Amino acid sequence: MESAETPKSFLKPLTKIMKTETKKSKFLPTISEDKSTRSSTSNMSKLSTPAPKVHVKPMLRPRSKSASELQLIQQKPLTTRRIAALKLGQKRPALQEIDKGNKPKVPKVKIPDWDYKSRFQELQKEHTATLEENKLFKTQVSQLEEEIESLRNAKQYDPEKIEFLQKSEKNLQDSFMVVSNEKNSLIKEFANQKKEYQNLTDSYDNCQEKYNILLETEKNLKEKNRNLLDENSTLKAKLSNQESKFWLHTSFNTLEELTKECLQKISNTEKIPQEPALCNTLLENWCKDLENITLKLKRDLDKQDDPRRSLRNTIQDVTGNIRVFCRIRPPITSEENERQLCAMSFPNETSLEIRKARKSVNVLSGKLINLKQKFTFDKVFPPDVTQAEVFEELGQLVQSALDGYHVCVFAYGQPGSGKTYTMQGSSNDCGIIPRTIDLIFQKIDKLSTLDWNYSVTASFLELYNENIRDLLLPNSTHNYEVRYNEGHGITVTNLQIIPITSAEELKLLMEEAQKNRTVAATNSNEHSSRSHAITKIHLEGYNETSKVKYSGSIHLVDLAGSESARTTNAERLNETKNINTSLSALGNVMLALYNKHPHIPYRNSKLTFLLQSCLGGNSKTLMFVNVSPFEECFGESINSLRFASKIKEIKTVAKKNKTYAFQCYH
Ligand SMILES: Nc1ncnc2c1ncn2[C@@H]1O[C@H](COP(=O)(O)OP(=O)(O)OP(=O)(O)O)[C@@H](O)[C@H]1O
Repeated sequence: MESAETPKSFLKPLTKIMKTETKKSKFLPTISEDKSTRSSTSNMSKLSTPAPKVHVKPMLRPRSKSASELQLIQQKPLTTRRIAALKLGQKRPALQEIDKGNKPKVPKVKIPDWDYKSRFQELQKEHTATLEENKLFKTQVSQLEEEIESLRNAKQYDPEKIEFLQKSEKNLQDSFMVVSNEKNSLIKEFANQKKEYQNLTDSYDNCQEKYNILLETEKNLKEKNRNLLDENSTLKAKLSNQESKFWLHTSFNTLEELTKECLQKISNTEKIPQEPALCNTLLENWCKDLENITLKLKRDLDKQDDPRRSLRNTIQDVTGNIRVFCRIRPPITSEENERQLCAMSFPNETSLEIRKARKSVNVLSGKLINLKQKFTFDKVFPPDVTQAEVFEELGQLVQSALDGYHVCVFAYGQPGSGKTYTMQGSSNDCGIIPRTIDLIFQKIDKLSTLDWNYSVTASFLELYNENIRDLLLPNSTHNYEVRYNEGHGITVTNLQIIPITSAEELKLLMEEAQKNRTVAATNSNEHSSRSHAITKIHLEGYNETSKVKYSGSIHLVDLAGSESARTTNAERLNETKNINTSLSALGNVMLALYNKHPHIPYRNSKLTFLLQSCLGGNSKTLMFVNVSPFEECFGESINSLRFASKIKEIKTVAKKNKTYAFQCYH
């Protein structure tokens, strides 16, 4: 009988589960305590055993109600929300509570005992209802099983999770402690830093104050230096005045003595013996006396000469062995109306203020700007200064070369800024090189009266695309290499060194060399020099009386114009690159001298290698920075002026190349 067995097999595991799960979880629904369920269970056990008398009537009603209750619950799906609610301990509604108060009141129909048919039908109905009820129970039980399973899972997961969370909490607490300790130490450190910052700010303010005082002192010292330089020039003028007076005084004394002697001799004329032989002897003695007097005078002058020379060179050492002169060229007639000029002013003879004529717009602020920039040099020559005025300042350097120093004069600037004009000059107004040649020979002439004998040699070369050319042998195929020879300094292999005896001879050679120089038209100059031209005049002096020997030289350098590669036309690009490379090497040498670097990179280019002996160290250098007056050259002009300003700061102390052939001054 399947209908009688089904509730039994179904109820057994259900009761078992309900017993265990009730113990396990307080969240479980109270189904095990459900009276109706209990009654139905007992009902079913009753149904499974055949009984002659079955009193099902009082039990049938609640059973059918319990089934409908369960149906109602069954209709509600077991959602995660419900599971969550169960987990939170919310009581699941008890089955008997659902329709509390709504129980339909079925009227009781009494079946007489003898009506077996009706009673059987009633029992059948009851059985069908029980089957129905079983089905519902089964479904609910599977749901409850699911529920229990999920709760069991939740139970299994929770302790681990809680343990994990507890551990995490512990870790977090530890980290929190570490962080709060760190925070405390950071707060302390911050307070210390703040104090330190305050101290630093205070000392910065002090330094700033001191710096301002130093600036003021520097300004005053510069002013004093300028005044001293002026005083120095006045003293120099006085010195040369005194020198001439000394000469005059000496000559006057000698003449006075001679006159006295002559007068004495004239008054003694009667005593002059009549015999020619005796007369000759007397005259010879007179001549000897005169010669002795002259010798004595020369020695006196020589004694004065050496301190005078060293005094002159000391004055130059004090004013700096690298000096920078700035020269602004005027616009030539053809340029006057075509090219806009920069605004320049010359507050004094050592400074220049320059700005653009037109205001320009600052890209960042959008404001119109036109700041004037001020530069200070050893001398500034405005456009109207003549070649003669420029050369006046060079006389001392020529004297230094004759006194055994290496002297270098070079002109630096962009193409068309007036370098060649300054160095060579024009046919009707000659520049530094021809004037130097004239002065050298004038001085040699003067010095010969003091027994100085000078030998002069000259060489002319150009450095074009890093290759050396002899400007007196332009078509030569010789290989010209720069060498350093101990005792001779820097030399160039195969270069012609011409002995010179007169200024005219040297000037002719200079003109020839100038003709052979590589020139080309550039954007800035129609006859632009595309090479560095170096004229070297070597001077060897020897004093017969003192046996002193001096060996000096003058390098006169007309540099190729520095030009930005952007503004150069394509065919001249390689030339421009080489020019710029050697000029930047020159800049680096000057910078290394400026920074007193232990290694001066003379060998980085042929130009600096060639000029090694006259840049820094044992030399006196004069740099001309030539500046174009035009607005379109403003950027390049500022670059040149900045470069020259740096060079102005370099201070070196030169040594003269003096040797004694014999012991002098007996
Ligand atoms: N002080 C000056 N007075 C009159 N004219 C000058 C002066 N300086 C330069 N000039 C003229 O300006 C022009 C350019 O000068 P110069 O050739 O000397 O420039 P540069 O710097 O040697 O150029 P590059 O580097 O291209 O050889 C020439 O015509 C020159 O005569």
